[in-house]
Formats: sequence, C-alpha cells, structure tokens
Amino acid sequence: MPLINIIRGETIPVAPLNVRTPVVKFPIWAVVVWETVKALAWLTTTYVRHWYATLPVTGLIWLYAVHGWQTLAALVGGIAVASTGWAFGHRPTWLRFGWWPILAKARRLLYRRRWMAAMVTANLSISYDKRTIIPQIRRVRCRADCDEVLVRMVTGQIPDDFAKASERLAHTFGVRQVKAMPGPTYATVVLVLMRGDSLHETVEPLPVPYRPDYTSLPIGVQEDGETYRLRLFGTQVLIVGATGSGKGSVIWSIVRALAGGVEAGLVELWGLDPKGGMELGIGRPLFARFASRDFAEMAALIERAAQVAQERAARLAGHTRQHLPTPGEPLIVLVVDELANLTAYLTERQLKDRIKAALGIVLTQGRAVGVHVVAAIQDPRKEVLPARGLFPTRIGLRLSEPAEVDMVLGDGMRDRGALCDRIPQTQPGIGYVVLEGDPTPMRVRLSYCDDDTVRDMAKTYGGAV
Ligand SMILES: Nc1ncnc2c1ncn2[C@@H]1O[C@H](COP(=O)(O)OP(=O)(O)OP(=O)(O)O)[C@@H](O)[C@H]1O
Repeated sequence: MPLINIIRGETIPVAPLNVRTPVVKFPIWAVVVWETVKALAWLTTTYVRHWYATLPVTGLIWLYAVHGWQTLAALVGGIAVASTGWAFGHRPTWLRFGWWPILAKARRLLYRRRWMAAMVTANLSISYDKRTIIPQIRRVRCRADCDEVLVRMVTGQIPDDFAKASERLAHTFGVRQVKAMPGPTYATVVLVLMRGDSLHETVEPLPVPYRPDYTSLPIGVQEDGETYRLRLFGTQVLIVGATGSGKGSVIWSIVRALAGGVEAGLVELWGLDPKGGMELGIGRPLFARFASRDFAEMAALIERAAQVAQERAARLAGHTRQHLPTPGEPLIVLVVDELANLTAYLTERQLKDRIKAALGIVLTQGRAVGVHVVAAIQDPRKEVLPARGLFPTRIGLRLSEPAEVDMVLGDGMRDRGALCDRIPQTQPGIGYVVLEGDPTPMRVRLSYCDDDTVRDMAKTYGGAV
C-alpha cells in the first residue's frame, strides 16, 4: 500500500516532463469540450473560493450594467468616504475589521506564490515515493507589525523544524524575522513574520506605580505592543549584555517600578556597584544600603542579606509560602552592577569564597522570603558566574556570540528567535525574555531613564543619604 496517502500535506504535482504516450486517441471536438468543461469548473471553483473579491466585483458590474456609471461612481465614492471616516473616527476597529482582513487576503496570495520554493529550499518539504509533500498554509492574519501564518505541518514535522529554518524563511519572504510557535492544535505551527520594528524608538520612563505589584512590574515594552511586566516575587533576576547594551536601563527601570514601594518603606534597595559607584551612585538616595569601593563591605552586605533570608525562612516555614512585604519587614532587593567583579575577577580568594557562599544562600533561600537579587553581568559563562542556574529569570540584551543566547535564555531559544547576537549596537535597551507560559522568546525594549530622570526619582522617592 503506498504510504503517501496517509502523509498529511500538500502534494506537489509530478513534473510535466514525465510525459506518457497516450494510448487512446480522442477526436479533437471531444478534447475541446473536455478542456472547456475543465476551464468552467476551474472558473467556478475560483469564483466561489475567492468570493470576498469576486462577489463585490460582480455586484459592481451589475450596478454598472443596470444603473449606469453615475450610480457606480456614487457608490464607490460613498464607500471611500465612509471608510475614510471610519479610519479616522475609530482606527482600532477599522484596522481590526476593515484593513487587516483585506491585507491578510492579499498577503495570503503573496505567501502562496513563494510558498513551494520556500518550503523546498528551507528543507521543510518531505520527499517520498517520488513525490514532494509540503506544509499547507491554513490561515493568514495581519497585525500592526507582523503577519501570523497558521501552517499545517507535514506528518512527522514539529514546530522546532520551522524554528530552525526561520532565518531562511525570513530572507525568502523579505521580512525582518520569522518566529515559529506551536499552533492552536497538534500538527499546526504559527509562523510570525515580523515586518516593521515597533521597538525602534527609545521607550520613555514609565509611570511609577503608587504601590508596586511585585508580580508585574512595568519596565518596558514588548514587540507585540504590550507593556513588558517583570515578575519579581518568587524569582531572582539576571541581566546579561555586552558593554553598552543597556544593562543600566534594565536596572533603573526595575528600580523605578519599585520606587513607590521604597517611598512607602515596603521595599529596601541595597546597592552594590563594584565599578566604584559609576552606575548606581547617581541614584544613591534610593538605596538603604550601598557599597561601591570596598569589596569587604560588599561581602558583608551580601552576608547580611543571606542572614535575613535564613532568619525569615526559619520564621515563616510552615506558615506561608510567600512573604508579603510590610514596613517592618520590607522586600529587600540587592541590586548588583557587574556581578562578575564579585564572583570571578576578585583576586582575594577568601573574600571571593565568602561572596559566593552568601550569594548562593540568598539566591536559593531568598526567593520566597522577600530577599531578591537583580544583577547585571557581561559574560554569562559558568566560569564567570557559577551560580547562573540559580537565577530563574534572565534578560538577554545584546550578546557577543550566538552560543551565549542559549546559555542565558535556555536551550534552543536562539533557534526559536532570540537573536541577541544580532541586536545592533545602535539599539541599546533591546533584548529578549522568556515569558511565563510561552515557549517562544519575546523581544522587548526596556525604558530608558537618563541621568536627570534617575536624579529626579532619587529626590522624589529616596531617603536622606
Ligand atoms: N533602554 C534604552 N533605550 C535607549 N538607549 C539606551 C537604553 N539603555 C541604554 N541606552 C543608551 O546606551 C548607552 C549605554 O547604556 P548602559 O550604560 O546602560 O549600558 P551597559 O550595558 O550598562 O554598559 P556597561 O557594561 O559598559 O556599563 C547609554 O548611555 C544610553 O545612551
């Protein structure tokens, strides 16, 4: 039995050069009738399949034939005016129900034209029994800066096959990037073809929440236009990026989102800036404790945080699984700029060991008891940061090498679209994150707080130094 019948997908017809000698000779009139019937069948199918275009055109032709061109012109003009009014009056609904569905139909035709070549050259076609089977386009949807193409995979394919070919597909379809994610049902994959770049502009500092929601701190903008919200409760945060990638902007965006809590005494920020206070010094009043020059002082600060974490853990064990900050027992956030200075580049062995041990305790025991770490680092290798695995939340900014992406965001994330190594130097503050419940990475841009904004913030929400 030929296995071909049970492989899902679209079968490419066998090449026309495989000519077979006709056995039966038909009279010419029979061939003409047959071809005419075939053409009519094709026309009818096309007419019905593309009803959204053929029906309006039929209506317009009928109008012209029965009522003349004046009525036709009046109708077309009326539709144009109403559509323009709708577009200006309520743009979101015009886009959602008017423009994007029309654009999706046009794009579907465009994608279909290049589809076969794209699938074959990206190794997404399956050859079996002298036939070629390719995935099928099921639906195309347009959004502000991207198109979503729902694809039915060929039997045996998985979404990661498409993720691996995403760069080829991006070039083939002439888009900035292609992301592949599992579709709504088994055997489907959604290809998101990114066209424009919604993160092109610098993101202004976001409003400071009056009382921070520790499960959802607003710190930037996602590629899909949503606010990027960071969960701090129950996690530790590692920011990784090459020099000048905007690690500072992530730190200050998080501090800004917590500033309301600092003012209310619900949050205590402890600053460690081994680069002599270059980064964090400017917002000094926001920090309840601060160390920037003396490494022994920094070690003592981390040890104190570890002690608090252990005390709280001992007290809260069996009572609650998540500590709730109060002015008497605030949320402690250790903000560390360039963590490698404490874990790898420090020459004093004893001090380094003390820091590593205390940091390990804070990272493992602090999450549930309100002692958190927000740390920035340039080099994500294990030799530089052995405790990398203890940071459940990681933000990958511009990185130097492709291999670093999976080190930061997890295995396979680069294949799934986290191109941290491709972020241009001219776009600091852009990075990739893995959101809860979403297996594909999300591109984000963190808000940028310049020095004046940080000084203002420190004056408004910070205490006396
Ligand atoms: N979110 C952002 N949006 C726009 N521009 C930014 C953003 N973040 C940083 N920049 C710009 O990039 C420059 C470098 O940023 P920043 O100092 O934060 O990088 P860094 O990763 O901390 O670098 P280093 O490791 O050298 O300290 C800033 O001076 C600023 O001009």
